[in-house]
Amino acid sequence: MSKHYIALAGNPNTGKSTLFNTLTGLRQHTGNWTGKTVLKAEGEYEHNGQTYVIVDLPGTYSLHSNSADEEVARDYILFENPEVTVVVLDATAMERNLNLALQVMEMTNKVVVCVNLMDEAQKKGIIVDEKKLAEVLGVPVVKISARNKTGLNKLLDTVEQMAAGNIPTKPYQIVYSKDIEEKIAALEPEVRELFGDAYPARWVALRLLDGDQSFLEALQQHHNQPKTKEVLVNGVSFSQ
Ligand SMILES: Nc1nc2c(ncn2[C@@H]2O[C@H](COP(=O)(O)OP(=O)(O)OP(=O)(O)O)[C@@H](O)[C@H]2O)c(=O)[nH]1
Ligand SMILES: [Mg+2]
Repeated sequence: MSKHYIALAGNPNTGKSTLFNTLTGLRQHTGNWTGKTVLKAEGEYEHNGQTYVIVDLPGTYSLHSNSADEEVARDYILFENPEVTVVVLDATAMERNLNLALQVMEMTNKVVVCVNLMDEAQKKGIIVDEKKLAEVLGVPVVKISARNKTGLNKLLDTVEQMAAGNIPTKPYQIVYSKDIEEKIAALEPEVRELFGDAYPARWVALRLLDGDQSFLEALQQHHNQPKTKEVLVNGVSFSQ
């Protein structure tokens, strides 16, 4: 039976590794990401008779090119295309944490938002309305406490259903200023023509507008098919 590939993303200190360790136990191994001195933890768990390979991505505040950690997390979501990306949030710092969730939701529609540290939130009198949040975000939201092992079954059921393609999502998309939206609208078709559906066109267009050179290099490297035709997008050449 084939395995399912799942990624754990989130800000630092949101309990990703606690969740990862709880799910995988001893079925995990660590090493470095290729070409980086960033720790890679990968493991497996079973749920309802299926095997899931889960990757504990480095904790980051964004997915641009500010650090090796961010590049690793970004490249995994973009190039390895996991069947589900679980974004782990700290229930006691939702506003800050949602920022990364929105960034992931610009890159993929296969997102489950996992609100962790619910035990801590309860102590502080913080209430998280997961139904409302799921409605607004357009992706499933599951509340857990990784430390107390509550909500895990619901999380794994949701991951299972999403991997099976049974949960249609409509991730909330940030709308930028008119200026930027016009530029995105001009670039997006070119990106789509060049890459098809291989990468999220709107997100790539945004990176091109950012002038994110490090990302463009990663994209060029990843997209290393035999060069038959050179195409210029925003001054950067790609083979087609
Ligand atoms: N109260 C409470 N604490 C938790 C929970 N989950 C994790 N923690 C604690 O939060 C701290 C950070 O947990 P980690 O699992 O290391 O967080 P992380 O997201 O892997 O952090 P980075 O690897 O730095 O990104 C640890 O002290 C955990 O014990 C939870 O559900 N409730
Ligand atoms: Mg960790």
